[in-house]
Amino acid sequence: MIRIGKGDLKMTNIDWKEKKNLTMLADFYEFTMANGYLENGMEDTIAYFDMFFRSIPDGGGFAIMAGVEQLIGYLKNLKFYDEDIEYFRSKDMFSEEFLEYLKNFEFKCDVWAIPEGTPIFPGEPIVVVRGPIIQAQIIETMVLLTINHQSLIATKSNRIVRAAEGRPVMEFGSRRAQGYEGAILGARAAYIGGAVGTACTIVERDFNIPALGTMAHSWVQLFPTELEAFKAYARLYPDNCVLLVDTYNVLKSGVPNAIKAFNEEVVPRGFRPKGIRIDSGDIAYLSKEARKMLDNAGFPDCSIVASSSLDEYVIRELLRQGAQIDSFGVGERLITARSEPVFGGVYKLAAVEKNGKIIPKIKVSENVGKITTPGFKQVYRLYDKATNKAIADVITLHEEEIDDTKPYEIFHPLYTWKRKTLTNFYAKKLLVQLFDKGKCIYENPSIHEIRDYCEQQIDTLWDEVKRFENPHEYFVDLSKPLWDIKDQLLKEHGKIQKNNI
Ligand SMILES: Nc1ncnc2c1ncn2[C@@H]1O[C@H](COP(=O)(O)OP(=O)(O)OP(=O)(O)O)[C@@H](O)[C@H]1O
Ligand SMILES: O=P(O)(O)OC[C@H]1O[C@H](OP(=O)(O)OP(=O)(O)O)[C@H](O)[C@@H]1O
Ligand SMILES: O=C(O)c1cccnc1
Repeated sequence: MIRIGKGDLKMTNIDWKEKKNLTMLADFYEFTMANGYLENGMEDTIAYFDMFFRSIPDGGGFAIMAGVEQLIGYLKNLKFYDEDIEYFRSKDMFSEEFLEYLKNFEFKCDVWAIPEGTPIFPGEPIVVVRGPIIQAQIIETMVLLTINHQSLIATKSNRIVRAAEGRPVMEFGSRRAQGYEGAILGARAAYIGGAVGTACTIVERDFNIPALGTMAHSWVQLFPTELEAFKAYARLYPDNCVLLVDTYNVLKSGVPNAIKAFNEEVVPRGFRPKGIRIDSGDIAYLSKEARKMLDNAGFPDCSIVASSSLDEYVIRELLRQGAQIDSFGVGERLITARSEPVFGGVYKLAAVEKNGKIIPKIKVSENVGKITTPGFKQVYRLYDKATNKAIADVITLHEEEIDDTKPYEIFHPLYTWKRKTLTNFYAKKLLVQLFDKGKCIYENPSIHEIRDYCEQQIDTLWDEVKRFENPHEYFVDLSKPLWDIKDQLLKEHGKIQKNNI
């Protein structure tokens, strides 16, 4: 694969992502409700919202948190402009008092989130917002949009990366992404999930994620012959030469011409050829034949890059067939998460404060999976001290401490007879505070730190959770105090949990 250019870029921080004001990117109902909260004298009511998701895309065993940096950028820039106020006024349905509130809007919420790159599981709060109801309400759409999109792509990217079994995966999808933020932030998320870089130039400029690439068919078509095209490219970039060999015929002309170009333009200049790219046909067969040809020509170190509508399933299948591929370029199926393009994160009210006291709130449903977990919460991940593997996540009340020096009993929140006492374990809080009364108190790690952290954290999951088929369902339990609150509220609403403790 090719690193474009040689410099180790410092981030130029053109920072469109930080400075952009997206305050009006909210569903209209957020504003009609916000106006109503004010009309009802509820503007000072403190509310608690949780973002959580219900199922893992592609039947996977875990997802990956991403998008926190962009969420922070959005929250830092919340502000209503005069045009926004005029727009609301023109709707003739918002009170002047509400418009005044928007004009003087100052973000006052506390926000917690699970850091980017962390494996996350259904049902646990991944973002928690506490603050005046109007504010906590109107940010719903962007909280969800930002985290849903990047978590979806980071999760998909990681599946593809794992299928590639250590071979580098390049993100090639900008041209088929859903819009420019889909491309740019999708590439960012793909990198968090383990892609080695992206074909997208702006992503290197703005995020310092390596821009990588080869050449297009147009280059080969533009020259009178394939050989001339290859030689011209090799002359220009002898140290970085990856040739696209499938424009006419991979084995009859593409690979032989690539070998000629390497011999005539790369080796004499004192370099080794980097690779060839195969972008169509039976990639397993073609790669095996190409490998033999390159080896016989004295280029065993010349890589074979494959692309063409790849995803984790095709990659796994290619490797099963013994394909001789050293790295993958993956576009449309990664950047659009084509096989399951929705990360169904939701934002639900979990509590309100009355006279300084937290009153937990629940949303009941006939569908057990849709019943929310009430209260102001924290999430702990419990790790086995002997193996450093993650055993379970436990959702607790926010102020609850898990004392990992003492035995701790975990139990299934529905099938409560399923229980286990942990002894040799340590506990880590997952939710970290991003904003304190509207002030950002969190420093974003660098994108490279996030990517490394992601890899490290995935290492703490058992292989059973990571397998593609019927992965083991990782435990997400409730602490006893939290379970009691949920049970109590369910009883009040005429529902009972499966088993009383
Ligand atoms: N050996 C293989 N086993 C399984 N899938 C493969 C194999 N080789 C290629 N594929 C996949 O099969 C699909 C073939 O797509 P398609 O029908 O567009 O063929 P193509 O050769 O890329 O065509 P085109 O010449 O039009 O680009 C792609 O998703 C590709 O990744
Ligand atoms: O298939 P994807 O996973 O989306 O990977 C990206 C695709 O984009 C390019 O094709 P395109 O036909 O757009 O341009 P090209 O002329 O460079 O091949 C490239 O050759 C890949 O086939
Ligand atoms: O550089 C490449 O090879 C590339 C870039 C975008 C899409 N497909 C391939």
